[in-house]
Amino acid sequence: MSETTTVNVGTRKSPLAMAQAELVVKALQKNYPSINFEIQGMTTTGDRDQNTALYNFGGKNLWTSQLEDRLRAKELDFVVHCLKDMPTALPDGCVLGAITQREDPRDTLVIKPSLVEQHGWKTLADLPDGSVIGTSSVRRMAQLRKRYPALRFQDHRGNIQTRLRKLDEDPNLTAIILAAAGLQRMNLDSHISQFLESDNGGILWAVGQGALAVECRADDERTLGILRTLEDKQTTLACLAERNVMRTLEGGCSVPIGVETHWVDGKLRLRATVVSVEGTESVETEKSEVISTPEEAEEYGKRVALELVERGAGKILDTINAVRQPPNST
Ligand SMILES: NCc1[nH]cc(CCC(=O)O)c1CC(=O)O
Repeated sequence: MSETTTVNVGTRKSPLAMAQAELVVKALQKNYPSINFEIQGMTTTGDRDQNTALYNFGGKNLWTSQLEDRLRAKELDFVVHCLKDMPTALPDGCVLGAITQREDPRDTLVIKPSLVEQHGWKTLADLPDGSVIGTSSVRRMAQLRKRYPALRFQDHRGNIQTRLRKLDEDPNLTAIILAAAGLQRMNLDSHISQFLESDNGGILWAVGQGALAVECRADDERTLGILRTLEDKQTTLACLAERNVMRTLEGGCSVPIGVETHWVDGKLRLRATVVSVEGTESVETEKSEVISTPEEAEEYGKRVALELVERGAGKILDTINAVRQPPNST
């Protein structure tokens, strides 16, 4: 019998996803030098379908469900995802085996290089009225519309490299919004013009943004044991709280919920906002509490969400959900 065990690692096939899987494998390889980790990249529906509106897919998660099918079929032992792309409810038999240490969770503004050169623009505030921002995220659009009603928006898809190329080539575009984490993991952070946050005229980030999640079968004790060595406690507690804000509001990845979490003096500060698609209505809240366990983190997220509801988030979300088409209805 062979001494080496092979562990099959699944991920999407985009350059970012492959780089992320390699980061996770590299960390595990240190702890488990005799295991042979084999990365298998897979093109998912989300990668293939760049045209259908992202929210028109109903129950099935575009980026994760095909990988989860292969996980449950035991063709894969674990799957590396961006936590941000994972639904708050995992399929039966699948669990989060670990959430690793978070990269910078903020969104960033990337201004077209030729415009930076020409005008010296660096921030959202520098952009003239009518500037066109490329993004397909309703969360980013809604928050930006609220703060900068004179900006305009254009649908913008593709992997990071494609998006940067389209920014260069499309004469209509002034700038795009990308997560800092993806750019940093690909060594493309030199493109960043401004890191966005609620305190600098920017926006709040997406639930789970910047963190990697490793998913495995709930009954696979061996893999769970291996993955436990990857876990970052502060990231995990912050992300569990963020995810329960989302879960309680029953928003998928396509609703305009923004969050920010920071550990300040031993407490977890959680800011959250819900903004209408047009940016005309919004509610927000902020709390700061000592959080020590996953249960406390989830309960905390739930309370923050209920406070948003008390302030009117339910009405904003109902309006958004009412105009959505069910899948395959057209
Ligand atoms: N939906 C695409 C996606 N999913 C996760 C990231 C960024 C990396 C991360 O959050 O870990 C991105 C790209 C982006 O939003 O710019």
